[in-house]
Amino acid sequence: MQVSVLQVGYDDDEPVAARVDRVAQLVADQRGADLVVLPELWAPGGFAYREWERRAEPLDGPTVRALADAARAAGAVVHGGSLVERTEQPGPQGRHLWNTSVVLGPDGALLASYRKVHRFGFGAGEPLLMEAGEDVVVVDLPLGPEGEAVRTGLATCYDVRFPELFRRQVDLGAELVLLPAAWPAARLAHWRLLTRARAVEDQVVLIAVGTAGTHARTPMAGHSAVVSPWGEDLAEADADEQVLRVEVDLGEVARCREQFPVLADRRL
Ligand SMILES: NC(=O)CCC(=O)C(=O)O
Repeated sequence: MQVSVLQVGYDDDEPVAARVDRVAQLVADQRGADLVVLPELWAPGGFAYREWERRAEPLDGPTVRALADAARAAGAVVHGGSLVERTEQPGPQGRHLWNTSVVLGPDGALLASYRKVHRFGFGAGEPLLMEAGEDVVVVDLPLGPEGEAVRTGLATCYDVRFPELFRRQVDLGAELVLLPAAWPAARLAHWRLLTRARAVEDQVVLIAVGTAGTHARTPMAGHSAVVSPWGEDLAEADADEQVLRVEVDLGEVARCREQFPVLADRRL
């Protein structure tokens, strides 16, 4: 499987509509990739809390429409990262906003969405403004050598600190996990450690995609990575905007689980 990791960089000066056009073109340029993965909240701004209400949109809004066109142009499955989703109906806490990631097929159809379960912000940001997702999402994506289904878990950024979510995905059959993020440079050491730990303990291929640049006075870590089930880096970005093209052998998941059957030793 050929994967394009798009580590998007942005600052406060770039208008959102211009960023959506720019990133959609970057996605469309990824012909030859089977899977393209974008970061968390790359259009509204991962830490731009004050702008989220104004920049929220439904799942059939302009950002997802632009990504659907780009998926068709690239002929690839596109994990569009996440957006601030606005719903008509409020959630249990009476709010209308969610941190929702979307996956589109090569024909532009919406294959899956995932609402971030663990909200980041310690009382501010996400917990104050957004609802929490309730569902663990594992979806079949046509990413095998002949387009066969690959069980793929979806998680977002802060979720990486909660290993039970990923273990539940493994119980639901996940072999590949996609983790868009907007991770600050201040905690780069945590990012590197936790992403490798999740790949090793769950024996999955983990594709972790962060952002670059500085927005809302928060420098971003970058360092997107594709990690094998053995915990090896198949690729790692630096701190700047970057596109990584990586060949991933998903057969390594079954080989790893057979050669080192640690998951079979669990005591429940
Ligand atoms: N956007 C996020 O979820 C940030 C998470 C983070 O900064 C951390 O876990 O540390």
